[in-house]
Amino acid sequence: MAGSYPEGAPAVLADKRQQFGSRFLRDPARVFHHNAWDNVEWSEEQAAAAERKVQENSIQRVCQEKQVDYEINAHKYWNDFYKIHENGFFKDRHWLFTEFPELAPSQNQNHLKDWFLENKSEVPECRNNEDGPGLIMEEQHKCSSKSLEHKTQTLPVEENVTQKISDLEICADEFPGSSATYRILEVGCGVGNTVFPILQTNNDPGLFVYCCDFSSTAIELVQTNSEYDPSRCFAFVHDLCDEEKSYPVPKGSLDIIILIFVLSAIVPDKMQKAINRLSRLLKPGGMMLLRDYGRYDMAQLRFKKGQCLSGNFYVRGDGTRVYFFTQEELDTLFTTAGLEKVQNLVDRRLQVNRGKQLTMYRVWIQCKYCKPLLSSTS
Ligand SMILES: C[S@@+](CC[C@H](N)C(=O)[O-])C[C@H]1O[C@@H](n2cnc3c(N)ncnc32)[C@H](O)[C@@H]1O
Repeated sequence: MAGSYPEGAPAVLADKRQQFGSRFLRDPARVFHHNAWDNVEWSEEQAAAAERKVQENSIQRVCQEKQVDYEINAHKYWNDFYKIHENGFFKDRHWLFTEFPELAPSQNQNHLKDWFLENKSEVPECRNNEDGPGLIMEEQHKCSSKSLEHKTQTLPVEENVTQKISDLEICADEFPGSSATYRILEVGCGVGNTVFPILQTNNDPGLFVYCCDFSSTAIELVQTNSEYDPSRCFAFVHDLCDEEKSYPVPKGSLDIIILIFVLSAIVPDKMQKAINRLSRLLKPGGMMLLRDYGRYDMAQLRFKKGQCLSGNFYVRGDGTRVYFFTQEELDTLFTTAGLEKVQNLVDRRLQVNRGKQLTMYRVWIQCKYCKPLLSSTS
């Protein structure tokens, strides 16, 4: 199972994935022969140097007044970001379906294979850069300035009955996509670079996709996109840290929740509650999928003194913030929310700018956590 690979191991070898996980740098002299290398091993010296860099850039913290401003006005900073970049910033990511086949489970595998073959010719090898907001994000927005192994838990009878009654009440309500049979929610969807590929690729007539972001500018861009189809999709403004506001779907109604480079954008002390609330929305057997920044990613090492908010949490020049996770931290967040690990891997990639002869070490973490079939936290 992919999830049981230790940190740094070539997890992708266990997958069918070929596009991104198969180019290994065995001869350092060939580093500039390709745009990217997979599963790069870090030497002890490299890891120690990264740690030193982080210590240096974390010494001086942003003052309290500014920290409060970044928190209160977080959505405004992202609105400004999207006003400048509209939908030209984060690229569409069709790699999603090799990494997260759960997003289109009923797709005929051959159809997907054909799809990738067709699209491969259009996509040069630098497509690897799309694995994260990546190259551009790491420049701190300079341009602007498996099969699941479900475990059954037994609930006390009384709790079980109460749960069933509340489920019935919820089911009675009409909500967008209430008649759907497969529901996906993307949180922090930005301008829809994940949502639109899902709608294009997953032709299941029972599919309904929800997507939210606290940037009203981003949501407007989703809603006005010519591919936005309200009969298959519902985009709404929502702050995942807002404890007062509920999501427009009942508890236990979602099959998949996907978080792509969004958890890292929120203040660390609000992460657990945000994940707990999302976890309640999952059906038993439902999955939470995440891809986000890993500790010592190049983007973290590039921060200058004075941009650190708290440990491993930074503010970019445009006021947007970013946290760099370890696998263990993410495991704690998800398991505390009552979910079980299916996958938690680190993707270390060496990206190369051949023109400028630059090497960039990227670190991303990818997780899949599943809600047990009977959960005491639902
Ligand atoms: C790095 S971008 C990623 C966007 C999108 N997931 C993608 O991969 O293209 C982070 C996104 O998270 C959104 N975001 C940040 N904090 C949020 C919050 N508290 N609630 C909802 N969305 C948030 C931002 O507006 C932004 O669209």
